[in-house]
Amino acid sequence: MGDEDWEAEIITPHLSSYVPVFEKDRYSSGANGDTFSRTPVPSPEIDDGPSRRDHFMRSGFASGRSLGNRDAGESNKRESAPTMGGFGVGKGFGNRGFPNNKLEEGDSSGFWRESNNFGEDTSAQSRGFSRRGGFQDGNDSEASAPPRRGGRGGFRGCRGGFGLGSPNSECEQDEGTPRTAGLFGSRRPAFSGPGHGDIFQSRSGSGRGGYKGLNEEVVTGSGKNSWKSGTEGAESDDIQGPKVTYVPPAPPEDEDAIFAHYQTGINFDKYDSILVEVSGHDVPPAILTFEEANLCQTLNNNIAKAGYTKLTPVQKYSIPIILAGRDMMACAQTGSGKTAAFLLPILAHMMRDGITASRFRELQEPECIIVAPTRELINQIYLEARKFSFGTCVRAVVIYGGTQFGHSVRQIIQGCNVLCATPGRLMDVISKEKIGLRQVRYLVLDEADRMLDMGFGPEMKKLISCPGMPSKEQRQTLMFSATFPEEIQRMAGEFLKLNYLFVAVGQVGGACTDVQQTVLQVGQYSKREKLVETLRSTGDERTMVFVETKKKADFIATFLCQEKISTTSIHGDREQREREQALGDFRCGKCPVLVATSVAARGLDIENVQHVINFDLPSTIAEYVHRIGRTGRCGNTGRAVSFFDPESDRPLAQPLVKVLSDAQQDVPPWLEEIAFSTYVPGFSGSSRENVFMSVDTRKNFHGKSTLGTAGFSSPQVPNPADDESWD
Ligand SMILES: Nc1ncnc2c1ncn2[C@@H]1O[C@H](COP(=O)(O)OP(=O)(O)OP(=O)(O)O)[C@@H](O)[C@H]1O
Repeated sequence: MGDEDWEAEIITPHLSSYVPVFEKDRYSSGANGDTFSRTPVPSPEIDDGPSRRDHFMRSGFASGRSLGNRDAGESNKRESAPTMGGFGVGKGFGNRGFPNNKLEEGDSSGFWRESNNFGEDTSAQSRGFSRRGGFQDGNDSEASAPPRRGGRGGFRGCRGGFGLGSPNSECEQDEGTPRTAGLFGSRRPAFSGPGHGDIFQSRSGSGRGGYKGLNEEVVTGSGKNSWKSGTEGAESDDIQGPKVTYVPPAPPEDEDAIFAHYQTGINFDKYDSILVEVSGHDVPPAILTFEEANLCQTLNNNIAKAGYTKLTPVQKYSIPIILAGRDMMACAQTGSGKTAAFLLPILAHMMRDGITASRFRELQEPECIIVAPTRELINQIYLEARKFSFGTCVRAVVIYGGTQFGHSVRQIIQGCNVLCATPGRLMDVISKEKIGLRQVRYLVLDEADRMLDMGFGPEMKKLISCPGMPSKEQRQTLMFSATFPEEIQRMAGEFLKLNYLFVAVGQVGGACTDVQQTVLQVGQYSKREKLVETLRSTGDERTMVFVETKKKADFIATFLCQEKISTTSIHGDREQREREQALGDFRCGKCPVLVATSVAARGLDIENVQHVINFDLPSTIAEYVHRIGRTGRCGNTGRAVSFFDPESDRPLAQPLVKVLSDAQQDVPPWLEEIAFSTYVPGFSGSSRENVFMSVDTRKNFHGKSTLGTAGFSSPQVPNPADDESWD
């Protein structure tokens, strides 16, 4: 089937009746001890073959067997089917078969409404039966509950087939309001034809309300109570909808695992020459060494065990600012150590203030709340918090969507000083009175621009107006990201004290200069061929391939497996267990290629990712910066290759040229030409996405800044009375 046929397949609706079935996979060990093949297996006769790759290949796709028209009942008799890395998570194979060894993508367009790329829907419970087949997790204590709201019955893989014709079907997006492209809008239509697979419909009259932002954590609301409503219903008991039963495995407890880290790269020392600008008044001087931070011995030990010997620029500036009790917004390039920049001073404060050890209690009152937009990222932050608080009485806890609510509660009630949470789950535990906010002294928004955009912004506003939440004067609010569009900076003021400091490390919104960026002009029908060619030329390098939609992620992952490239996928339609398995397989190198939607664009810190491929370019330049930042981290070098399709990517040409040239990368003449032809006077990113503000937005008015390199703190700028109006 040629590319054009493939596209035709995408836009042609098919009724799905094929249900993939699964078999135990002796190669992979599941998180909960149960092991499953991550591929749909057409029949028990197909052998596993000698290698994992072969296994992938033989599992249905390379076998030459038609998988179509499989009886759903057969699937039902089989074992649970929780994982299927890289393949269509049950949404594309219905009623089709795979003649000629070729995969056809059948997304059942028109039935299952795929979100656009900026609308990753990850709320498992919000999807009803479309996501949750008739299996039970090994740890599923609740799975036998009767189906609710459309039921959990049915079968994995039937996503496409259900929901037809019913506007209230669970197969429709379970959201009260249309998703948006976040603050910035999108160059792609919010509602588009099925060819892009990014249409969605809001449920009208479902009463759950909610919204969906860029790429994570659907938040739904029951509308019962203005501050509670945001997520109630997402995973609470009092709402309709299938329960999420996944209990993530506990992370390893041994010290070696806790402190495992990768090496800083050859460019780590070059960080010292990056220009840093701090704006605001009374800027505490930067520190040059960990010793200057005067942290307690246990923290210093943990820093040493983590392999940190030298501060990164954002740490040099942020640590003293946070230790001085100031609010701040910090913008520093991807992979430059922002997580430790906020964790270390917060933990130091907690230790200094003599925090009381957590005790078992039904209602916990953490001193610190950290929120991040994706489940995998918040988990990563939690692991960092656990590492740095090792051997102290500070207890960090992580809770996130897609996991059993009871599990989150069990984690919390054992004690909680630092709560790491995704917004939906956080609001849920607050509304269930498992978390009280009275003791909150530190509120951290990681990926803050994302946390404040139209996707999560309303939820964050609810959080700060929850009963008990100390006012901004009484708490310390910290925001971190590699991108800070101007409009978001303005909005952030609501959360921060007036005298907050803005730390800009290098170019705000700029790409990491350790990533070698290449942009290739590739039309959509040539992309797959180019992808295979690129991957073959890079051998076994760990590569993240970003695509625009969830269904395309599955499709491309399957396609690559067909091409004998061991691949898995991560996106918001996958069960949380599958997502974690996919990430684990990628991290350990079992699957060196990870196809992902924007859900994996931010924050993920994975060792040895040498290569990022933008199979589809994102709709915003900020997203581009975050995506390519999955490589070239912590002084290591990396490469990013982007397929620019002039048909659809023109609006990105101008900001792309700017990002490339700011990072001293070659700008292809054809790209410059396109950028020139789409020239917008006064451009600085896009009219609504000015990620290139080189300074604190307040500075345009009255702010003062302190400029220095990461190696030296410049003298403080005096605080003239006539410049006081902003603080
Ligand atoms: N001072 C340091 N010395 C050595 N390694 C460090 C130091 N600070 C951070 N790291 C390591 O660098 C890596 C990247 O850090 P981190 O994930 O905090 O980056 P980030 O700036 O938050 O990136 P992103 O913008 O993508 O979220 C991590 O593996 C972290 O452990």
